Formats: sequence, structure tokens, C-alpha cells
Amino acid sequence: MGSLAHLPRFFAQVWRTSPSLTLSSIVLRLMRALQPPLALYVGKLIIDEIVRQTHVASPGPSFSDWLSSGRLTHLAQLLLFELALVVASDVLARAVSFVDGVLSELHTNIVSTELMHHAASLDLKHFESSEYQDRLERARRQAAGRSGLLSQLFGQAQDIVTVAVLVAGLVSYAPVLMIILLIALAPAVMGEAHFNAESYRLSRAKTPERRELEYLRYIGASAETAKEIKLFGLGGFLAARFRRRADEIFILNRSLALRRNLWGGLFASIGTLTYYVGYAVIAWRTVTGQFSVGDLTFLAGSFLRLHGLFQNLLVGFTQVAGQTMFLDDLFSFFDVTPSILSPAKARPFPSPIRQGIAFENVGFRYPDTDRWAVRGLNFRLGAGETVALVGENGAGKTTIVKLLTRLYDPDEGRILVDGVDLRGFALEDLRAHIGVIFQDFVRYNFNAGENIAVGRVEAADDQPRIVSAAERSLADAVIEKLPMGYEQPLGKRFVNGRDLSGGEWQKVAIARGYMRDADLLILDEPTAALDARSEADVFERFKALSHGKTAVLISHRFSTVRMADRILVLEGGRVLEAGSHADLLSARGRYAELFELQASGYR
Ligand SMILES: Nc1ncnc2c1ncn2[C@@H]1O[C@H](COP(=O)(O)OP(=O)(O)OP(=O)(O)O)[C@@H](O)[C@H]1O
Repeated sequence: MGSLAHLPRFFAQVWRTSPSLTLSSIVLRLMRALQPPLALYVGKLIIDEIVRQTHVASPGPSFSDWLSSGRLTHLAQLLLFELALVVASDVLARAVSFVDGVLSELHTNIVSTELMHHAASLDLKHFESSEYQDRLERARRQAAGRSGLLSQLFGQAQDIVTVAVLVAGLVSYAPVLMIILLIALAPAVMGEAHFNAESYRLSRAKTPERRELEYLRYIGASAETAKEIKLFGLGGFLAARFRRRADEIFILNRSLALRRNLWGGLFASIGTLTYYVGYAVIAWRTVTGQFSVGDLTFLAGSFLRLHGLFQNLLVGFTQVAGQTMFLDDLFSFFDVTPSILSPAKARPFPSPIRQGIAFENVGFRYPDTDRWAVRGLNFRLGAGETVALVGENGAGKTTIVKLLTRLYDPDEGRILVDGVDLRGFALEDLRAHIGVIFQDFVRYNFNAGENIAVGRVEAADDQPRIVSAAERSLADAVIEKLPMGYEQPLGKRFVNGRDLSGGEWQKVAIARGYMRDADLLILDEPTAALDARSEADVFERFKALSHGKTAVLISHRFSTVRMADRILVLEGGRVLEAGSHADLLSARGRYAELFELQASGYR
């Protein structure tokens, strides 16, 4: 019952989708709800009328004698009325199915859109935690797979109205029949409720396994992984692993389905038995003359109908309750709120940056970890300076970039831009002034122009800007070679898609950084896949273009790093050394050691 508390929120969402369609559906369903009791009652009137006619003397032997006597007029009217009801019912059924279908689809689209908006507003930590990924996965399934809930709920409301009218009729004839019906249905209701709760619990508990299945299915059959799967011969291994996991879930589901059907069958038999007791009561009262034959057909019809409707309603009700438990997943995802927010009173981001950026005793631990990824960080990035971050894997370089862009907030200390804490700027303002290209940049399966435009979507139609960004990052030469130029879909996922080499992709990704008028440019290992000549060219341009701008670059290649004005050497989340290439070499510390190590490889 608790899960039904989500229904008002669900209705509000449906109403927001389209008030006019929602209203149409309600009105049409109300009309449909009244049709069955009305048809049953007209049926009773027809039979009573026929029986009455058989007890009065015949007006003549032929049909025309009957017609001219006018004794058939009432019967004909009743028959016509019943015909109209049947035709109306058919038309209404189609109208309802049309309106519900359209409304459901719109609703699914709206929920999906809201889901995407909400997901985009969440913190990065949410995406890096398996608990939130589970929640997101359940919410996504909810958004895509629950469109039936809407027609089911409206159908329930319709059935409730029909039942209320039929019950009113039945009670006015014989209240005892109501009691019989209730006895017939009680076990089924309890059984359904129990098994629904169990099925939901099972489905919820197995979310991590289902996500793993989804993942195995994906890596087992996708363009991105095909090469490695083939060469390592992983097909069989993945299939076996999938099979094992799928079988575990299958066995649990099968056991539940079996128990559900066995108990369901038993409860249904109890219902049928009790129904026939009711039928016997009606038959007995007709034989003893308390009911007319018309009453008999009406009551037996109502009873049969009520039996079916009640069964539907109660099974449907528990199904709806089950579905609304899934609504819990959807709404609880919507209730997750981001913790990295803009301040109520934001300061404008300084453009250009005048004094520079300062890390003051900054420490940060990733959520759910005990280890400090970085700690006690104290350094400055001067305005207009190009600073390189170097250090071995896991030293904390990318973490610094995540803190600079407020993908995470520090647990200790603060980061200042021109003396103002990063948390004092509006998030959009801050990010609009920063151009970042991460080492794991996204290869969008969009066309080449769009792949650059994503760096600044507001300027997606600004072709000269896109072309100029491409020229700066050397992506123009890559795009010119494509048969469809900037219109060429990239990636292999869609029709006409062309894949690029790693370095070519990287040039396209770097162009995204140039789409922005960034005051702070950050390149996190942007040149790892570039050949030596491209790397030199890209950096020459980067230096020239970042003139007057603050730039941070992360690289493992010392040929790149040495071009920076200043170099910070990180180790274990701390700054070990800082200075220019020449300073650091003459200091003969860790930098000199790493540099020598790399240089000796080329000798
Ligand atoms: N999302 C995360 N959750 C938990 N720990 C993380 C996460 N990302 C990084 N770490 C840990 O934080 C530390 C710093 O990682 P970071 O990515 O900043 O290193 P890096 O210097 O950029 O390394 P690389 O040269 O390999 O890119 C590492 O010990 C890493 O294992």
C-alpha cells in the first residue's frame, strides 16, 4: 500500500505530459465504464418483454399482424438501443486505445527527457558509484518499460466505476451475493499481493547482476570491443560467464513463477467454486418465483461480470502496486540531489584571469575510499602561464583537473581564482571559462562538425567558428580527407559512419577546447596518440593560442612537458618539485631522473 503513495506524483507527471489527452482518456473511460451495466440491464428488459409477450394472446399468425398491432414497438426499441450500445462500446474501445497509446508514448518521452536532464545535473561521484549506477539503471528501465502502467491505471479506474454500478444493482436485488463474491476473492488478493512483493524484492536484489549481464552482452557484441574479443578468443569465455549469471537469475525467477502459478490456480478454483454457490442462489430464487427470468439473466450476467471484474481489478490492483514499487526507483532517482552547486550569490568569473589560480592546502579523497588521492597541495598557476603536471600513474594529475573544474570539491583546503574560492562562482560560468580535454574524451558518433561543436553547443551553427577551431587543432586536415567533410558521421555505429585513427580522433577532440573562449585551458594527456610531428605542431599552436591564457597540460612525454613555462612534479598526491625544465634538470631530482630515463630510450 505504501508504494501507492507514488500515484499522485505519477498522475501529476501524466497530466503535465498533456492535460487535454489525459482529460479525454478519463472521459472516454467513464463512458466505457457505464456501458456493461447498461447493456446487461437492457438485456434483462428485452427478456422480460419477450416473456411478457408470450403470456398475452397473439394478435395474429403473421409477422405483419404483430407489426400492425404495435406490440413489437417496445421490443424493437430495446433491441435497437442494445445495438447502439454495442457499437458505441466498440468505437469507445478504439478511441481509448488510441488516446492511451499516444499519451503513453508522450509520457515515456517526457520521463526519459527529465531523466537525462536530471542525470546531467548530478555530481560525477554519482556516476562513479555503483549504488547510483544501480539506481540509474533501475530508473532507466522504469522510464522505458513502464508505459503500460498508464493504461493499466486508467483501466483500473474504469473497472472500479463499472464494479460500483454493478454492485449497486446486485445489492438492490440480493445483498447476500456480495458476501459470496468477497469470500471468493479474498485468497486471490492476498496471494497476488504476496507474490508481487516477492517479485519486486527479487528484481531489486538482482540489479547488480542484471547490470553485469547487460555489460557482458555489450562487450560480447559491440564494435568497440570486437577486435580484442576476437584476438584474445574471449567469445566463449564471455558467453559462459553470461550463461552462469543468467542461469542464477533464471532459476530464481522460475521458482517464483512456479509457486505463483500453483497458488494462483488454487485460489482461482476457490473463487470459481464460490461463484457457482452464488449462481445456485440466483437459480433457486428464480425457481421459487422471487426473480423474473429477466432478473435471472441480469443477475447471473452481473454476477459473472463482477466475478471477472473483481478478479481483474484485484489482480490488476496488486500489479499496479507492484508497478508503483518500481515507480519508487524512478522517483527516488529524481530525488537524488547534486551536492556540487552554484552559490546563491555568485561572483562573476574573472575574464581574463589577472592574478592566477592558487591551491591552498588542498586535500581530496574519492567517495568511499580511505586513501587521500591528493593532500597538502600548495601551488600557484600564474595568469598567462603554461604549467605542466608530470608524475607517475596515479600521482594525482587528473584529480587536480577534476578539482579545478569542480567535478569534485576538495575535502580540505581551497582553490582560489584571483582570490575567490571556486565555490563562489556559478557552475555554468566557471565551466564556460574553462576548456578541458580529458584523456578519455568522448568519441561521439555524430558528424565531424558536431564532434567539434560539442565544445560549445550554443555555437553549433557557427560553421566558421567550427572550421577555425579545427584549423587550430590540426583537425582540418583530417576532416578534409573525409568524403563528406564536416558532414561525415564519425564512428561505426550509424550509416555512412567513418572511424578515425586514435590520433585523428584526438585532433578532433582538441578542437572542442578551441570552440570556447576559455581563460583556462586544460589538456589532460591530449597528445598521447599523436605522432611526433603532430605533437610538435599541436603544441606550437597551443603555446601561441594560449598566449595570455592560463594553461595546464598533463603529459607523460617530456618533449611536450619541457615547452611549459613551469613544471610541477607530483608524487603520491603531493607536489615534489616545481620549476622550469632547466631548473629541474639542474636540481637533479625526480624530474631529472624521469627525463633521463625517457631520453636514454631514444639514444
Ligand atoms: N574515481 C575514482 N575513485 C576512487 N579512486 C580514484 C578515482 N580516480 C582516481 N582514483 C585514485 O586517485 C589517485 C590519483 O588518480 P589520478 O587519476 O589523479 O592519477 P593520474 O596522476 O592522473 O594518473 P595517470 O597518469 O594514470 O592518468 C590514484 O590512486 C587513483 O587510483
